[in-house]
Amino acid sequence: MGAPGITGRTRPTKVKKRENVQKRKRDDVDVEKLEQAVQELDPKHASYKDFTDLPLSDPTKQGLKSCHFAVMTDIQAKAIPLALQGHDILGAAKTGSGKTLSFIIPVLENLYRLQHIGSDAGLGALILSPTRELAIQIFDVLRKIGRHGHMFAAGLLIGGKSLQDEREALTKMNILVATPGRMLQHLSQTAAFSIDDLKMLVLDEADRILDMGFQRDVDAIVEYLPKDRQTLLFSATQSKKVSDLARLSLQNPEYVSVHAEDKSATPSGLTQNYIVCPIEEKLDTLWSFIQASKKSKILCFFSSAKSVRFVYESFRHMQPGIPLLHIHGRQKQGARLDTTAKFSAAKHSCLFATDVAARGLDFPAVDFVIQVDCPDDVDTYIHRVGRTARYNREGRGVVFLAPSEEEGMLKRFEAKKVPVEMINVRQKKRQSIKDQLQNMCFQDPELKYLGQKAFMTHVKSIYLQKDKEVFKLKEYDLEAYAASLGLPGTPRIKFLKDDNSRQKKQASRQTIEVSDSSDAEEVAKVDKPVRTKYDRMFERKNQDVLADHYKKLVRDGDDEFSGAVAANGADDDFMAVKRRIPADDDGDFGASNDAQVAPGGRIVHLAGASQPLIIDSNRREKLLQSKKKLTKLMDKGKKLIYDDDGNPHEVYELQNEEQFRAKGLPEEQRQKFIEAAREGVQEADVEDKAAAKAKRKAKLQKRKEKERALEAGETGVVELADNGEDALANFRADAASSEDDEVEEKQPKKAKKWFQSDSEDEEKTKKRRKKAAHRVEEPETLEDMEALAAGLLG
Ligand SMILES: Nc1ncnc2c1ncn2[C@@H]1O[C@H](COP(=O)(O)OP(=O)(O)OP(=O)(O)O)[C@@H](O)[C@H]1O
Repeated sequence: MGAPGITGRTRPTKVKKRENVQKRKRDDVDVEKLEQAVQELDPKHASYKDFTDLPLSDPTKQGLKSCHFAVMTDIQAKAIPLALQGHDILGAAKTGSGKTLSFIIPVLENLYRLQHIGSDAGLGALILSPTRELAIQIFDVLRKIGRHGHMFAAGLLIGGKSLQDEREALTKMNILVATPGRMLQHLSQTAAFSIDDLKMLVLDEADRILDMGFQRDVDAIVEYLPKDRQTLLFSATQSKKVSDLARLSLQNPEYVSVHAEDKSATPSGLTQNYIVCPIEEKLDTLWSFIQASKKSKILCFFSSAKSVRFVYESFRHMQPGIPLLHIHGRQKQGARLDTTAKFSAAKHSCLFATDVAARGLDFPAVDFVIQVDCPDDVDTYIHRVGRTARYNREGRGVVFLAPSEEEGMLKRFEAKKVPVEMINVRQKKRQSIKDQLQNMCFQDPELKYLGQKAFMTHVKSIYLQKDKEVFKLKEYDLEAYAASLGLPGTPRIKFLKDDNSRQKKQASRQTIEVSDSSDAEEVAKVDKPVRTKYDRMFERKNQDVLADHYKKLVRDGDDEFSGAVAANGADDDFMAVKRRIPADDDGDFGASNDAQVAPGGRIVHLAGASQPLIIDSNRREKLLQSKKKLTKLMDKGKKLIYDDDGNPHEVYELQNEEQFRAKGLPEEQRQKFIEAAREGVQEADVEDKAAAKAKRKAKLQKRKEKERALEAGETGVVELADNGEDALANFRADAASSEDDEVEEKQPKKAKKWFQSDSEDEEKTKKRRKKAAHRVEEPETLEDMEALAAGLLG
């Protein structure tokens, strides 16, 4: 089996062709026999235990052997025979029970028996996975089993490469492992990608696909696929959404639910415990646990990426003596893959993770799964804890429950058949790291900022939880929790009783308000704790960071939080960010498209302004009364150029890519542009110089004429006065023109030629004096003015 960029053969083509023909002949015989044997299987009555009990092709047998897979797991023993016979399957089995092989083997075998091989055959099987990591893992299993003689071309379609590169490889594939989003993108955009002959669709971790909001994508993908296909759907937990999906995409499915009758919904090799731990003691407990388990492989789950980062960064500084890793959805794909590879290979390590690592990932030999933050629901718990005790191995899960979460969670565990027993933490062994964290936050504003973010997102995530019987925010001691993170004070979070009080208060950029209609009575206000002088000093030192932090919180709209709202389908308006500032805002008042307005506020649309204004404070109200300020918000207008046909164009119009490319290579275009610009500048320079010269000449001419006129005894003043016009005005005009002349006269001085003789200079000076003698002196004093006026009138 080949994958893009993986196959590379050096044997001569003729030999290869001959071998292929021989192989095909062998395969034809093999295929017929296999088909017959498959039809003779009796999955409903007979029981199959080993892989060798099934009629499988030689390459698949080889692959299984090389991976040392001999005995089938329950789900494999039941699902594979049915799937080989072409039935649609809805498969449910516990985590780590071997669901992956339950679909990989039928995919390989069914396509093999159909001889759906080679680039002409097109896509035969599509396997959809919710995350890239899981897709990679599935692809890896497919490769391991299929590389011993299968001739399929298989590919991984998870994004991260250019669409064009993927497009070229896609059309040649027989089997694809893909994430839904990327697959849909290609189905809608890649014309040459034909799936008309698709034989099998697999949906792995179907519940996760739906939880992650891929329902629409999957529905759309299914629309593209031929109706006459086989569909296999696997999931570790069952939900209504999964059965809805099954109803829509499967035809007369066989339900294969191997652990439905089990006493426990979790693997038998798994020991499950919980400890009652107030949130403010979580980090102390976690640290002490890690200290006591340095020779283990530990996976710790948190509710948000911010918490993961904060705990990772702070614990790293404290040198725990075990390699630490962290993974969350905000990391780049490369970093995530790197981390999964490192943790898989590690013998002793501790990985801090969000639920991105909760489902499907098969890390070998994890000793402990610690759920530091209480999971959203029991299904999430099962997926998280399922990262240990996989395939008949032993493992241990510990979930930290706050006292207020205990009762509700235990009820839910019981209802879903999850046996969790309480254990106590040995108080003697518990170390407090509060002082260390406080010290680190004091020294490192970045860490403090992270801690504040972690605090905010965690509190918000508790608040957004749907299950209010388990998550009761007022029961948590948030001040103590903030202190346990090493924060100098509790970041302010206000829960408002009603919208009216919100209207009255001036919006503060450092305040995020959360209101919950269902919890209206639970008015909790976390105010600043009593501060010592030390605390104040502490805060002052990092003032900028604190302010910045809150600004960022408001600016970002906290992506993670909004993600959680979307994912939970929770009411958007039970938390309102009072003022969301556009990213490029520098203090103005424009409302971005997604702006939210606090209750009591309003949006005003100004004629001539591109953005509406949010008016939700007195200051903004005043703004409406100031024309000067409003004009600043108006659009500046646009300069347009009209062509010969009278069509308006912008001064600079962007070409589209095709037009740009049609003109030649970018470097050539650049050179041409520079050349044309240079020529333009040179031409303009010549013209400018000529114009300046002409102007100088004209002025010189004018001056000479004036001088000549003066010599002839003419004065403008007298002439005009004689005409009965305002003599003073003309006086002024004359004075002004004489100033002009002075400027003109000064010019030759500046530009005095080095060969000009002193006698020429003298002559000019004489002329100037003569001219000055004829000029009327400007009156300087009141007496001068009176004398002048008298003279003129007389
Ligand atoms: N027949 C088998 N014999 C031995 N090991 C097996 C067998 N089948 C699967 N395994 C191993 O068991 C582990 C779990 O398998 P797999 O990842 O398929 O579980 P899963 O049911 O998909 O789990 P999850 O629901 O958590 O994704 C893997 O390490 C796999 O190699």
